Amino acid sequence: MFDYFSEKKYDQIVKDYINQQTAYHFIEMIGLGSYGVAYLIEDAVTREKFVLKRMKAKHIRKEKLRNKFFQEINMLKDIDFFNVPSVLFHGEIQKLPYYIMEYVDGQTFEQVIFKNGMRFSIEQSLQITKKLLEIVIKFHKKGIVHRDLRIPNILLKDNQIYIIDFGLATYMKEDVNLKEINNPKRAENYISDLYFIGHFLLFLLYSTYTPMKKKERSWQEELELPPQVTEYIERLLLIRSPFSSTEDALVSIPLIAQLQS
Ligand SMILES: Nc1ncnc2c1ncn2[C@@H]1O[C@H](COP(=O)(O)OP(=O)(O)OP(=O)(O)O)[C@@H](O)[C@H]1O
Repeated sequence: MFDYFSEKKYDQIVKDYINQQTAYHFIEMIGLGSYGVAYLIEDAVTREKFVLKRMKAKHIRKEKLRNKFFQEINMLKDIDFFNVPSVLFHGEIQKLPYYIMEYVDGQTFEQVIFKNGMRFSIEQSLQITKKLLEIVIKFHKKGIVHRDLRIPNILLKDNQIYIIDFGLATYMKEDVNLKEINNPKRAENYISDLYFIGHFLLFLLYSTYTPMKKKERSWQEELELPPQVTEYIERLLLIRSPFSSTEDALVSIPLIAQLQS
C-alpha cells in the first residue's frame, strides 16, 4: 500500500509526525536526492536545529536499499567525530526508515563556488584539500570509504569542513588490486575517496579560471598549474601511479613554498 504514496504525501506525513509526536518543529525540506529526502527541524524548546533524513518512499519495499540506509546510520554512529554529523535518533515513520542528525549550519562547496562565486587560490585549494584528507583519514582508519565526496556533500562552516551523506559508503576490502580497478568511483578501498578528492580539488582550482579560448581544453592546459600540483592531481585521478594510502596522499601535498610556476 505504501508504494503508492507519493513523495509529496510523505512530506506531509513527516511534517505531521514531527509536529505532533516529537519534541521538534518541522521547518522545511532542504534536500531531495535519489535515495533520500532531508528536512530541517528544530527543538521546540531550545530552537536548536537538526536534520531529519528519510528514505525515499519509492524505495520502501527494496530490502537492499533499506539495508543500505541502516548501514548509513550505523556508519555515522561508528564514525562519531566532529566533522561528520552525529546521529541522535533513528526509527520508522509508517514503515519508512529515518534518522535525526546534527545540522551543519554552513554551505556546501557547490553553493560556495557556484552561488557565492567564491574563488580559491592554489594555496587555499591545497590547504582545504589537506583538511579534507585529514578528516577522510579518520574514517578510513575505521575501514569506511565514503565513495561520494562531491561538492554537494562537503560543507564549509566557520572555516571548518564537514562531510555528509554516507549513502554510498562501504566497508573497505583488504585485497583490492590497484591495477584491476576499472571504475575508481566505486572502488571498495581508499582509491575511491582519493579519486573524488582529485575532482574536488579541480573544482576549487577552476573557481579562478576564466576561459580565454572558445575551444575546451584539458584541465592541465586550461589551469596551467605548477608541475608539482598537476602531478599531484594526476596521481589522485590515477593518471599517474596512485598513492599507496590516504596518509601517503596527505604527506605528498605539494608545499606552497616549493612550488615553481
Ligand atoms: N547534517 C546536515 N546539515 C546540513 N545540511 C544537510 C545535512 N544533511 C543533509 N543536508 C542537506 O540536504 C541535502 C541532501 O542530503 P543528502 O545528500 O544526505 O541526501 P541524499 O538524498 O542522500 O542525496 P543524494 O541522493 O543526492 O546523494 C544536502 O546536499 C545538504 O544540502
